[in-house]
Amino acid sequence: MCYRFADLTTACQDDWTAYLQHDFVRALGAGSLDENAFRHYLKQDYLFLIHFARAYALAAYKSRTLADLRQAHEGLKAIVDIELDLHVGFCREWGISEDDLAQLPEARATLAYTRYVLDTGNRGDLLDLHVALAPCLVGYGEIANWLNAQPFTLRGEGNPYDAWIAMYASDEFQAAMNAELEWLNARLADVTPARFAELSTTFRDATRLEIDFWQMGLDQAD
Ligand SMILES: Cc1ncc(CN)c(N)n1
Repeated sequence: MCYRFADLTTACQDDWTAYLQHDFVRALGAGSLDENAFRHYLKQDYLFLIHFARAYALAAYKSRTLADLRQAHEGLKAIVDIELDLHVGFCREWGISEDDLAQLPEARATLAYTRYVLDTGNRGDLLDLHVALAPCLVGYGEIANWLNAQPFTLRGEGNPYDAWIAMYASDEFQAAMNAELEWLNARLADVTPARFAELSTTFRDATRLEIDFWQMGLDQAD
């Protein structure tokens, strides 16, 4: 059996769909999301992105080949140079200063997801780590594409969240997503069914933690 990334999403289809099409995502697309929920999400996502940059640094540390090192470097660059830069700018526009960001308390959903990924990477190998990271990079790219295809999505100035959708639909982010998909497809092609079952569990867990992250934003939970 020659596995591919799509087999990971198929193995947890209900969770994957619940993540991509969460109420938070739908409200972002329609421009109807509660602004305080978005602010809460932005703050926690700042903390999330810092830990995810650390996870890509861990992927670099665990890389044994130049190709793997380059892939980890691409992921780190996508987070630090694209997302975090834009994110700090979004936060400023939404009234959250860099000083505020530096003093944020971490919500339980942020703590659970980020530490799960770091722990998976620490105890497993490079493929375990990339599979735990995949719902993040691939999921947000797919969410932007899904939103762009929905009739309820409002693009342009009428939607206060348009810049957020544009970031994940951007050529740069989509290129990072496609590079990750290519890397995963190449590595998944020769895993055994038993190994695939292990990786599917990791992917499903990380996807569920993404669902919890959206819900944390919607509920403004700490
Ligand atoms: C929680 C979460 N997941 C994914 C992404 C996209 N890197 C993000 N910014 N935040």
